[in-house]
Parts: sequence; structure tokens; C-alpha cells
Amino acid sequence: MNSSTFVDQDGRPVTAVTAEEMRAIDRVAVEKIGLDLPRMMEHAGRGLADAVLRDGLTGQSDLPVTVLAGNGGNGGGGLACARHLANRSLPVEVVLDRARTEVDGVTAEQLRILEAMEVPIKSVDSGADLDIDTALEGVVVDALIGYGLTGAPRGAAAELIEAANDKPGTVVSLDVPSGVNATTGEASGAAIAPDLTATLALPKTGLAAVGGDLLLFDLSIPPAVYDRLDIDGGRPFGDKFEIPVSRA
Ligand SMILES: NC(=O)C1=CN([C@@H]2O[C@H](COP(=O)(O)OP(=O)(O)OC[C@H]3O[C@@H](n4cnc5c(N)ncnc54)[C@H](O)[C@@H]3O)[C@@H](O)[C@H]2O)[C@H](O)CC1
Ligand SMILES: [K+]
Repeated sequence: MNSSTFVDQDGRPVTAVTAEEMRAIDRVAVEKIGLDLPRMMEHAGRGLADAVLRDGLTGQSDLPVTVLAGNGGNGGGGLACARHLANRSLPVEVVLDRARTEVDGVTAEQLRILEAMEVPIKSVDSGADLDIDTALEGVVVDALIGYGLTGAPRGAAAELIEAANDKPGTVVSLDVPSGVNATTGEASGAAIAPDLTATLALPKTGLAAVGGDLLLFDLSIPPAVYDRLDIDGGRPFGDKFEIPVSRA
């Protein structure tokens, strides 16, 4: 995998990064620049909402958009997206892959905002109030797992991935389809087959092996971060905040 795996609309190469490189980019952004996770997550959530709203995806029916969320940075971006959609009067509901009490950190902060907004939040763990099949009939936003995947998806995350794939509706994944290894593109178990992936900062190398459309969203990471790591990040966004990207 190299920088010519992806190109922008004008055929210019867009650098791809592995999960390890992206983790290093995040670390330098936080530790050396002070660009903290909540700030980046807000960009992720807004970009994802924008991806869901484009192409009139949500105009297809009155069914709620279901945001599937895990407990990491990916889930937190999905929850921020849910806020933006709800603010546009779209019916939105959140399905967590764990009990509410098991969500922590910045992701729990995002969840508390949604609770205050009275956005419906269900949890696979709460059993009785969730029928997975009927919950996934509208557009599905996949924010269960991103580049933090370890091994094949387990438990409720695996169940939700399979249920989402069984539905005919549109699935939009945040950063990487859940269950797909961000570096290799391999899926060693259940993996989302997305219609669209909204990936962040730079495409992940593994996305070369994934189907569906690709949009790249800016997280506002300064070029100095890439310079410090000797990664040729380029300036893929030009004067935009998001660009379509294709597999070369
Ligand atoms: N600067 C950035 O790139 C930003 C990225 N964002 C998003 O954050 C994720 C990476 O976040 P991280 O917390 O490191 O990990 P994930 O959310 O991808 O995954 C952790 C999550 O997944 C669960 N999990 C992991 N493996 C499994 C498994 N085999 N089965 C079941 N569940 C699994 C784990 O329990 C956690 O719940 C990146 O992809 C971006 O989407 C930020 O939003 C903004 C900054
Ligand atoms: K995901």
C-alpha cells in the first residue's frame, strides 16, 4: 500500500495511513499541538452528519436514522453525528453495543448531551427495549469500531454488524467499516459492508479493499503534525473541508 492507492477528484494521489500511523498522528496532535480529542471528534461527528444528509439519504423514508455506537473514539463521533441530525429535526435513535453504564470518557460526554436532548438511546444490553431488526430499518450509521479494532468483532458489536448487513437500507460507516482492519482491509469475522465510508484526516490503507463510496473529512490536523512524523500528508483538502476520494 502506498500514497497512490487513493486519488482525489482530479486524479491527484492522496496519502493513505495505517492504523499505527494514524494513532501516532493523533498522539502528536494531542501532545505537541494541544489539539485534543473532543475537538477532533466534533469535526468527525459533523462530517459524518454531512455525509448522511447528502444525496438525500434521509429523505427516503420517515424511519429513524439509527446510529450504532461503541465506546471508543468511533462511537463518540457517531454520537456527535446523532446530535447534528437531531438538530435538523430528523428522527434519530442511538443503539449502544453495551450497557449505558459501560460507556466512559469523551464518548460518555457525547452521550450525556444526547440524553439531555432526549434523543432515544437503546442498548443491546437492556434486552427488552430493543428489537435489533426493527431498530435498523432506516439509514444506519455505523460508529461501532474504527481503527481500534482488535481481533474479530465479539458480542453485541458482532450481532449489530450482522443485523445491519442483513437490512436492505443504506449504511454509512465512520472512518472504517466496523470489523474491517484499518491497515490491511481484512475482516476476520463480521464486518460492515458500507454504501459510504466517511473517513477522517487521511484514508486508511485498508479502505483500498472495501466497497462503497469514500469521502474524506478534515479533522483540522495541522501540517506540522505530519512533518514531525515524516508522513507526507500533503494538503488533500485545498480550500475545502471534505473531498471525495477514489481507489486508484
Ligand atoms: N484523530 C482521529 O483520527 C480521530 C479519530 N476518531 C475516531 O476514533 C477512532 C479510534 O478510536 P479508538 O478509541 O482508538 O478506537 P475505536 O473506537 O476504533 O475502537 C474501540 C471500541 O471498539 C471496541 N472493540 C475493539 N475491538 C473489538 C472487537 N473485536 N469486538 C467488539 N468490540 C471491539 C472497543 O471495546 C471500543 O468500544 C477512529 O477510527 C475514528 O473514528 C475520533 O472520533 C476523532 C479523532
Ligand atoms: K465504524
